[in-house]
Amino acid sequence: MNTQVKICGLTTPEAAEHAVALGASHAGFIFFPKSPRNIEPDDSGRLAERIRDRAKIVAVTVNAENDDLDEIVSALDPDILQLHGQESPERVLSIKAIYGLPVMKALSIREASDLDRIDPYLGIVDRFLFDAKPPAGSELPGGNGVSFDWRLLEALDESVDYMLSGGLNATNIGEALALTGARAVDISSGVESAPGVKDLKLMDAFFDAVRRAEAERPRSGSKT
Ligand SMILES: O=C(O)c1ccccc1NCC(=O)[C@H](O)[C@H](O)COP(=O)(O)O
Repeated sequence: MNTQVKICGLTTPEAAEHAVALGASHAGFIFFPKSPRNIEPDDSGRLAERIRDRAKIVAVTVNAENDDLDEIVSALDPDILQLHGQESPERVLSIKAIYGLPVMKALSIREASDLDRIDPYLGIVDRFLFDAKPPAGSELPGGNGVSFDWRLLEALDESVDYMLSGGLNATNIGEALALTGARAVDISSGVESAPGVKDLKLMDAFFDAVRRAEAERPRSGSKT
């Protein structure tokens, strides 16, 4: 499989093992108490041990303070920090200096002007994650199962490395890949039977759909 797939919001050994067996490149753990996918740092560390070296371990945090990041990094030992709040470029630089880890910065997209927010982070973040803006009333910055208009990414400079995220599922991933040419995708609620409950059959269907899309539109290879 050429496309990198991050399965986000893992909380059980069954789901984590199944994700890597299917070929997930990244496994995401959510540290946000209001999320149905929230996991305690010590639990995340035990879970990650089962899949470490088979997938990159991603810690997802939202405007976290250093005390919380210290605890998460020490318990999980992540390969990547995903910053899913309003972390400024200066804050990203500080986090990178403290922890020495690659940072994936989430930016929420709804309209063309949202892509202007990329520029201040260029050369600072290692990768972007483009997610949809949360619907009105949602308390979650991510994991809302809503998509943005993928055609907005037509204006993106090819050198920008990103993961496509937001409302992806087995039904729409073919179109999403065809429109964007994304080399990396992220999914959470599209492989859940209820909020926070990963469904192994939905995971199977998602990976099948990615593989089908690749077979229909072969690509020359992955950039990262
Ligand atoms: O998933 C959450 O509950 C969550 C909570 C707080 C911050 C980020 C969160 N998720 C981050 C992700 O990377 C999700 O996979 C991404 O938002 C896509 O979710 P979905 O639209 O459900 O596929």
